[in-house]
Amino acid sequence: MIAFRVGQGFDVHRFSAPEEGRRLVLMGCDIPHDRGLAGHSDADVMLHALMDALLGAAGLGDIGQHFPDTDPAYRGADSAVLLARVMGDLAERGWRVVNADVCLIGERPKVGPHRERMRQRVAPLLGLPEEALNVKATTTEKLGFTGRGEGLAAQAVVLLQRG
Ligand SMILES: Nc1ccn([C@@H]2O[C@H](COP(=O)(O)O)[C@@H](O)[C@H]2O)c(=O)n1
Ligand SMILES: C[C@@]1(CO)OP(=O)(O)OP(=O)(O)OC[C@H]1O
Repeated sequence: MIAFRVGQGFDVHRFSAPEEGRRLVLMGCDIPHDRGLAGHSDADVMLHALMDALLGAAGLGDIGQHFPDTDPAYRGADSAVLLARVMGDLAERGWRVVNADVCLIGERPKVGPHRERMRQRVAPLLGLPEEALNVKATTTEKLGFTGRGEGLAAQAVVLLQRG
């Protein structure tokens, strides 16, 4: 019998100070920017939202459960590697991804110039053709913490199929 499951994910990371010299990593891509996001891992807020959506659809909890931020093993972790592990967990249970839609929430950086590179980087990790992975962004019209440039948020929705 064919089964479908939908999942959603949401994550927030604050920007670190420029002098901390952190890279900005979004969808597994280095993005030129004057500051990076703070986090125990590489703080890839878009991949974190995507992983939470995948885990949610499969009924497998959330990334904090799978990759605790108290575990030194995940200090500076490459979120693309963590995503590959999540995909392995899903495959073991017979799930495949039908499509995914990831939204960055913030004023800067603009996603537009990096959208295709992000799709090319992440679609193969999901086992998807690029057209089945949508990458988008919105500002919050300068309102709130994202509007003040204090951090970035991301949302993701995925559909899984089994059978
Ligand atoms: N970080 C961002 C934010 C927005 N965009 C693009 O701009 C469009 C308009 O944004 P609004 O918040 O005014 O709706 C949006 O649809 C994106 O195409 C972006 O690339 N990066
Ligand atoms: C992947 C992890 C690993 O520490 O990354 P963090 O950088 O701590 O990011 P957060 O989204 O706060 O929590 C998820 C963690 O599991």
